[in-house]
Amino acid sequence: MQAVFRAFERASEGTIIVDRDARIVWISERYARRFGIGDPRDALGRACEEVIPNSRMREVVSTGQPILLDILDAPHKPLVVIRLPLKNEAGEVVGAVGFALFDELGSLSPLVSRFLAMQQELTAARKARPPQRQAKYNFSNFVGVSPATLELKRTARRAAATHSPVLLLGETGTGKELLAHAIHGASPRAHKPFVSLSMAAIPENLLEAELFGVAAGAYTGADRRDRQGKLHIAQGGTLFLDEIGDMPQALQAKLLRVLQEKEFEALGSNDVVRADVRIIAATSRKLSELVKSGSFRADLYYRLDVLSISVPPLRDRIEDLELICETVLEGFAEARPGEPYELRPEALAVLSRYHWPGNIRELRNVLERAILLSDTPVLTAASVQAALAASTGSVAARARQPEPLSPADVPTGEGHAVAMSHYERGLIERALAESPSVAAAAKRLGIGRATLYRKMAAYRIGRWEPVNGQAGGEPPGGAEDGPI
Ligand SMILES: Nc1ncnc2c1ncn2[C@@H]1O[C@H](COP(=O)(O)OP(=O)(O)OP(=O)(O)O)[C@@H](O)[C@H]1O
Repeated sequence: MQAVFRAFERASEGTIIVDRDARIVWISERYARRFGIGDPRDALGRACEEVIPNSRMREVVSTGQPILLDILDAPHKPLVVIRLPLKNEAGEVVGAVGFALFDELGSLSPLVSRFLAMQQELTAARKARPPQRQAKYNFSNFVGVSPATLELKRTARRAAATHSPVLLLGETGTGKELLAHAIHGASPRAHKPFVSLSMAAIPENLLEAELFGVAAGAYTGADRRDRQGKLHIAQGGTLFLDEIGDMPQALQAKLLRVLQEKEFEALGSNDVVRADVRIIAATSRKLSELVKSGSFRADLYYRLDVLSISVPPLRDRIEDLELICETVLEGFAEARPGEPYELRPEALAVLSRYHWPGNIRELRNVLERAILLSDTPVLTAASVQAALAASTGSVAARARQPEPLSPADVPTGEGHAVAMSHYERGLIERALAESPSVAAAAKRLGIGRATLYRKMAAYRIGRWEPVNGQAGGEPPGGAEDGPI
């Protein structure tokens, strides 16, 4: 056996032996030098990846399976390597041995040069690829099992298969944008761009340029180069127009032309561009009423209304609540190590009784706040009640002016947890108002600074920290941050 090993060792470009924990127990001098280690003894006892960054010896000891032929990306040039498990008489893996067989790779040069060429092509292709504007969500992200949700998904899937415009109607936070992504992703245009533009998010005077683009030198101060509009970027794909009810009248006429004639012109250009774009529009406003009041063109409304889909509010599909909560909490848990979050049945019951004016967006915020407010990963009725009380969409929150500080001022009909959260919020706001810094407020309240920041985020209390007497930074992990 030893003779076989020696023969292999002599013929190879380098040898390494690891124990069952993938720690180096022996390495040939030549091999150690290749990885920048002058004295092989310096490598002993170290994890194999510390010395050989791309080593797969750990895989061999953990699976007990050999890797008979592989290319190792080593410094200067790749090596052809062979890795074998070492077993004791009982058949247990006690370590592994690796031989670097070729370094000139002469006999394998066609294979290796193909490998290297492919690797270079892949890197170049990755670099050259423009950032893709693909749909971020699919139908499986639209969680829910209620009859209303199942029917909604059926209708949306049918819509995905057609080329007609789609109009998504529903209260804020019901998932219209998510659904637009899913429709695009299930449509024949799925491999083309998905581009969104919200009428409410862009100032009116910039919307036209955003949508249709600007020709070079169109007006003083315009770029010397063309600036592509969203319609152009979405060519071949889908353009999602959010809050379409807020679209200015002048733009409505131009959008109608896109839908009817399938063409448009960039600002300051006479060139007519063909628009091969599917429009999905959404609004949380009552479009038919906007038509009646004259602020939305009737002809555009009828063009968009070919396939209209009403997304029901959460309160009308409350059977979905448990599943949505689970999904949201799983998403939050992924972002941080530790135990998974648990929603107690009584907490779910509290959430089921709420009317959710902000729908699933509000539900996400409430769950996030409940996590911030509780010291354990278990969400109880009290923690969700407290989070609900702080919810901007909640009745309790709207009734919160001014902040009560005396127990006598706290509304009694709201239950202990809600009353306590009113009280706590007031206490924190007063301490902050009367302290020179958050740290001082925390001290005054007798709680840690991190705890105070957590509670400020949960109650959405902003605070400018004085730095050298000037306004400084916002608290870390503020309420506008993503999931904690
Ligand atoms: N059925 C669902 N399952 C899981 N998450 C959902 C569902 N519906 C909505 N969401 C989540 O709720 C949030 C709000 O959804 P979205 O932005 O799609 O709503 P919207 O109706 O477009 O709101 P707005 O009218 O205010 O623009 C997002 O984080 C989305 O991922």
